[in-house]
Amino acid sequence: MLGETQVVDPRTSVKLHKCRLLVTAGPDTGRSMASDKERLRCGAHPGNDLVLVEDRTASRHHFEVQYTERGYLLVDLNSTNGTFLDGRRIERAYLSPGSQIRAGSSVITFAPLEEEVAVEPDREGELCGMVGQSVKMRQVFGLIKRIAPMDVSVIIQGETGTGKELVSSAIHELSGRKKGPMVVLDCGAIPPNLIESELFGHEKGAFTGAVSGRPGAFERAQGGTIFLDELGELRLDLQPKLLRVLENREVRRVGGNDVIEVDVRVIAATHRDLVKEIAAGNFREDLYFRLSVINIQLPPLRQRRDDIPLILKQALAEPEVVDKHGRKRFSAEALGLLMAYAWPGNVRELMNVLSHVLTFSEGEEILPSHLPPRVRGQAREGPLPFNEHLAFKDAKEQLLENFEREYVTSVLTRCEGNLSRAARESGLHRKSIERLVKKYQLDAKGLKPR
Ligand SMILES: Nc1ncnc2c1ncn2[C@@H]1O[C@H](COP(=O)(O)OP(=O)(O)OP(=O)(O)O)[C@@H](O)[C@H]1O
Repeated sequence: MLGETQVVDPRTSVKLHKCRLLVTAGPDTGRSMASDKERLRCGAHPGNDLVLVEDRTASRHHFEVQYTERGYLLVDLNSTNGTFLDGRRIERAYLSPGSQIRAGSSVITFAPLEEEVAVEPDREGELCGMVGQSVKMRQVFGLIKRIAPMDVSVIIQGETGTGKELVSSAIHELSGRKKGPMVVLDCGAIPPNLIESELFGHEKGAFTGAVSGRPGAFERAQGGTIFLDELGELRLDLQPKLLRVLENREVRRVGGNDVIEVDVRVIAATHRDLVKEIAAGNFREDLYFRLSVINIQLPPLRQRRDDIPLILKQALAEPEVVDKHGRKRFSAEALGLLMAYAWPGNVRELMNVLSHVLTFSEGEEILPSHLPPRVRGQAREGPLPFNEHLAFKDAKEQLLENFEREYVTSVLTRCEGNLSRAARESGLHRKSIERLVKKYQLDAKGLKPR
């Protein structure tokens, strides 16, 4: 089990919080198990982590031990004869090292174990479609390989376009769940009134428009992984509902009564600093703790500029690119400009610039003149285009309007008309972007990078 949030930093290590359950009295004496899972179940059923094979008085699912922000929690699973901690019957109670748990006629001793594992930067500069030679990226690759097989929740934090979705697919691919589905849900892109039914599903007639029942993302991810993109956008009132699903591993569809058990690994991503969001009262600390057993920080592209030539080289070598555009290479000058640019939209922006360049360059060599003006550093050149014949106030208003229109058009084009992404990249509130789109009657959906 992994403890406090682990932030990736080169030459770092992750603390693995394991615990051991050892049967010290009763017919199963001597059986034990140690694991780093977030919850361990014990009972007579063979599906438990610790199986009480011989104990006829133990229930099928007797108790479980959960790792929580306050320590290890012992939870009785509605057992017939009850769960006892150090002699007292409990429903939920915190364990201490050496605690004695009684289930049926067995006594089980609890022992927490801590293990510190060094995560070395990976040697390879490539993982599941991601490339990166920088220490920061190789450190991320090393961590992904280490934690993918463990069934723990992960939070991926990084600016827009840094590859959060790619990291989550890599974790899924390298995990024991790779044969199961991977379901992606963008919490920032779904209208607030639909998010609950998208997550948990709904029954027919649950709300106007629910003409038939539909499973939610958790049900669809059964046996696999759910990727909750832009988790920081999840409404505060829905956060306890998500927490309940994570704790109980069951969902109830909107408008439904049945409880559906779900076996899903959760990976969440956000561009926000959730610790700050917690301090500001926008994000629940208990949900953050439950999800951020491992916290992967993806560095922005400007902090790993050395990866730029590598990413471009890989993209140019893609068979579809070679088929369509032939062999291409960047001139040293063009590459220099690309490496100097700030990349607010990170790798996604780099990919968009590449498709722009492939459309506009004819020969084999890509020159600075083929790059978009902002990358060439010319975006702010030239005098301000104001109308000197207008009164100051009107000239200023017109200039501002021109700026607003051009800015929003440009950011929406870069973000392929996606309002949430444009809001993130520009630092504007989504509502402000919507207001500007309306004011200038822009066709957001029709805006695509040329
Ligand atoms: N290390 C990398 N190597 C190669 N391509 C990458 C890398 N990181 C990201 N990309 C590419 O950049 C684009 C954006 O990646 P991705 O969608 O995973 O980012 P994201 O952080 O999830 O974005 P957003 O915050 O907007 O949801 C994709 O086209 C992806 O293939």
